[in-house]
Amino acid sequence: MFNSYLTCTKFRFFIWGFSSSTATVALTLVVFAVISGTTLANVISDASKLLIAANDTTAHASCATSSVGSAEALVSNLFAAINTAKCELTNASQWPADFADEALREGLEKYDFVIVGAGTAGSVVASRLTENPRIKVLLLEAGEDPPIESEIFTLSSTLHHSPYTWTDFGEPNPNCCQGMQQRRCYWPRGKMVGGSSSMSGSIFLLGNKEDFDRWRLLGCDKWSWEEMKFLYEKALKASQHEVVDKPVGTVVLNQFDHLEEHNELAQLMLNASSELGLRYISDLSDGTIVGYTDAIPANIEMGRRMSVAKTYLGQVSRTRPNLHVIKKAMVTKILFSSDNSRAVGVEFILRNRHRLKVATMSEVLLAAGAINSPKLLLQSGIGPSEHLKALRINQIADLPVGNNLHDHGMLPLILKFGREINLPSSMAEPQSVADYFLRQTGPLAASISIMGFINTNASSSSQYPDLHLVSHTIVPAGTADSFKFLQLRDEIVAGISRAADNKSLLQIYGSLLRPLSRGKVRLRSADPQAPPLIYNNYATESADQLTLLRYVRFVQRMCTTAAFRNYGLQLLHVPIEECDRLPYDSDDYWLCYIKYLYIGAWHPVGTCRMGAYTDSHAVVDQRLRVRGVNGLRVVDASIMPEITSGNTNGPTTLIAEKAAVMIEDDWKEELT
Ligand SMILES: Cc1cc2nc3c(=O)[nH]c(=O)nc-3n(C[C@H](O)[C@H](O)[C@H](O)COP(=O)(O)OP(=O)(O)OC[C@H]3O[C@@H](n4cnc5c(N)ncnc54)[C@H](O)[C@@H]3O)c2cc1C
Repeated sequence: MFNSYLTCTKFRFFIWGFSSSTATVALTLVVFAVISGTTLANVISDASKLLIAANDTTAHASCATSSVGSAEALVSNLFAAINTAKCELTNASQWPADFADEALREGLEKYDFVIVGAGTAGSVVASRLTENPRIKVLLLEAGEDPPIESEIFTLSSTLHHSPYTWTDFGEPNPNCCQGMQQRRCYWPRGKMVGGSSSMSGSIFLLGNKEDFDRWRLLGCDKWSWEEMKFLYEKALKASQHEVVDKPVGTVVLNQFDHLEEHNELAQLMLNASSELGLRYISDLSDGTIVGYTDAIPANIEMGRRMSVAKTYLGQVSRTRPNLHVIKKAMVTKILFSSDNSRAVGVEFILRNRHRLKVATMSEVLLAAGAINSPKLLLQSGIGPSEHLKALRINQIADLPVGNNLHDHGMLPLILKFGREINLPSSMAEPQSVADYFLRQTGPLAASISIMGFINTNASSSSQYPDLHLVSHTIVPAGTADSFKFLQLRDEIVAGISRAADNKSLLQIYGSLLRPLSRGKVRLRSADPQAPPLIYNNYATESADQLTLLRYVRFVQRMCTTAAFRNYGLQLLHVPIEECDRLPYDSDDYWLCYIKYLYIGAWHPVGTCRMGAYTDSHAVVDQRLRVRGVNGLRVVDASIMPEITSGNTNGPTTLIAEKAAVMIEDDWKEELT
């Protein structure tokens, strides 16, 4: 999920069909503004100025009447410097070389391990396994290297609905996403090296100590908090003690740069939360988090994304002859031995044209993410027998693949300002662009990220929060139309605009940290190219609805603090016809609101659930081996039995770290 400026306001940046049309350019600039929490009005005006200049052919004619050359040279140098810096950002050498041409020319040898998906998990596992030069790995990725908008992380929202995204929509469900276009939830994931972490908000959290205690109670006793913390420290340590002759994968963590202008909003939120008795969190990695903070660790360096794909994989792959990476390689099937007992390789389509097979001597490792890993298992005959039978897919194993789909989800609440607040300068200003490319500073390199972890259950003083408050971004007066980026239906956006009454708005999103509602992933058809069926059940369990109700009441309590009253902040009544038949502010009203506006947080997990041998809901065992077959593991976010308390990229990185250790351990004798 995007957070704050970027991460949490994600739903506002959808750019459908990012084209070069005038309207789209203007829209894009508006999106930049929303991402950064900057002044939409300023950006719209910047956008119109730029567009007028671009369309005005006389602009060039009215250039300086004469020059002896030095001024022209300076301007040309500036353009050249910016252009060089831009190219440097997308320098191919930061990503693995593509082995595809060689594979087509000479065919593929056998590998010890074939990994499907070069997202977060695939990058980490490939990197760790190939630290041992005797282990030969092939990494297959459906996408290509990330484009420049992924590098400039404040622009990554513009990757939505592009070829770099798997753009899937959930099946209609009358109980959720009713306020969205076509009444369907949106399920994007990254389709490029780095996977979803190449388009994410870059927030890197560990989760709560109790998350892993719960995993233990579910029979996963090898997955304790202590173990996760150990892996986390191992990952960080690598960066602090770089070994020059043997580079190691590592997690780069920095806080987002804040602009001076961000401080007023940060202070407002921190003051209000403090009035409600919430402490300031200075260390989000200590495993017990209740409170509010603007100190958020992210995979960022100097305004650039430093995904684990870049640091673990990109930085080492070109020095490792035992690691081959093939891009634009869409894996369509896992291949099994003649008695169906062992995975022996995979089939894939290269560059949409060439159908290839590759064999593995040890294992196939699935790291295609929580939607595509179960999809691939189902396509290959591992899944619920009735579903496979209906699609006439030869069954290899009857397992609950695709069940247990869950996500944090997000409920936007909109508040109206009684008076104006400071807004950061625009990303679209030429000065901002120059600052970013020449010095990696300014609005394009900075972002405000504020988050709160609260325990909405008043009867409990536990440090185990049940709600994550994210986003906290301002929608300046007159720009409520930008809520279209939430993919809300037109009449709802128009209603927000009317209710805003030309005042600036503050939006806050609440995410369930421990949702109980579960959906599932299934196949639409036996054709591997067909998009999956995603049955989302956001907040259909009444316990989830009650937590969200308590979140609404919490934000209402925030409105009573001196900090909020000072800005005249009040909840906006969003007109929704069905809900407005109920008394406003009653519990029933808010339950109706939840049905319309509780939407995805893009943190899918759980679809290849890990569990004990006795757990009939488990797809993989504690060593991540798919039950009932040999030579096959799932090593990504799908294995989480329950989602962790916070953004999921950090835990997925650590799952992959642990997977690599277990795989090496299991093959120690054969591979030494
Ligand atoms: C827009 C967005 C914002 C997010 N923001 C944050 C955030 O700020 N912080 C955070 O912690 N988490 C965030 N997340 C979630 C986080 O990115 C994921 O939890 C994490 O990336 C999951 O890692 P993974 O390896 O399981 O899957 P992914 O990273 O999605 O990787 C899967 C990879 O497999 C490839 N693949 C899929 N199918 C095939 C196939 N058949 N053949 C070959 N390759 C295939 C995909 O192209 C992709 O590269 C965000 C997610 C999204 C979508």
